[in-house]
Amino acid sequence: MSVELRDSMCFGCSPQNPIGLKLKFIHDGDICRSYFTGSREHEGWPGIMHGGLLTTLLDEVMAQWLYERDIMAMTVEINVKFSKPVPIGQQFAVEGKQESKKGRLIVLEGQVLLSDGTVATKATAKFIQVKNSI
Ligand SMILES: CCCCCCCCCCCCCCCC(=O)SCCNC(=O)CCNC(=O)[C@H](O)C(C)(C)COP(=O)(O)OP(=O)(O)OC[C@H]1O[C@@H](n2cnc3c(N)ncnc32)[C@H](O)[C@@H]1OP(=O)(O)O
Repeated sequence: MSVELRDSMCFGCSPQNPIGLKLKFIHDGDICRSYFTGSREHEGWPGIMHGGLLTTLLDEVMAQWLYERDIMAMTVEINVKFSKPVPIGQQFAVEGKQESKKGRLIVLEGQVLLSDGTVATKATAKFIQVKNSI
């Protein structure tokens, strides 16, 4: 399957996915960053961001770190540690950067930062490089 960027319906980043998160990214040196403010639709426990969605956000910034560098890679594993709740209605940052690369295996790390700088969530993910057409 060959996918053109303009046709992408990526749940995380496509501007044309009606139920997507429509994330935008800032590439700041070796970090890819996005900002997000959760609303009630993104809740797990009342008033708290759903952990699965935080995982999606982390996966997405790490994938975009790679995409920005023309590295086509798919997530094969992700480990997430939720240390502090992330409140609904307050903007937070999601960051990703490369940790290591060995052959086709690329390890990235990510974090969710609350507005006061507290690290609420940490992730490590493994990506495997694939051909440019998937
Ligand atoms: C042109 C396109 C425009 C698109 C425009 C859209 C724009 C926007 C893009 C962003 C979008 C992001 C979105 C979020 C990121 C997802 O959501 S990605 C989706 C979720 N992930 C998947 O679906 C991946 C499913 N997995 C697979 O399809 C296959 O495992 C893969 C990735 C194709 C790899 O399969 P394979 O090529 O057969 O590779 P395989 O031989 O199994 O493994 C290769 C090597 O990696 C090692 N390995 C594999 N797994 C592991 C592991 N977990 N740990 C350690 N080593 C491992 C193997 O041991 C092997 O090592 P060597 O033998 O080479 O030493």
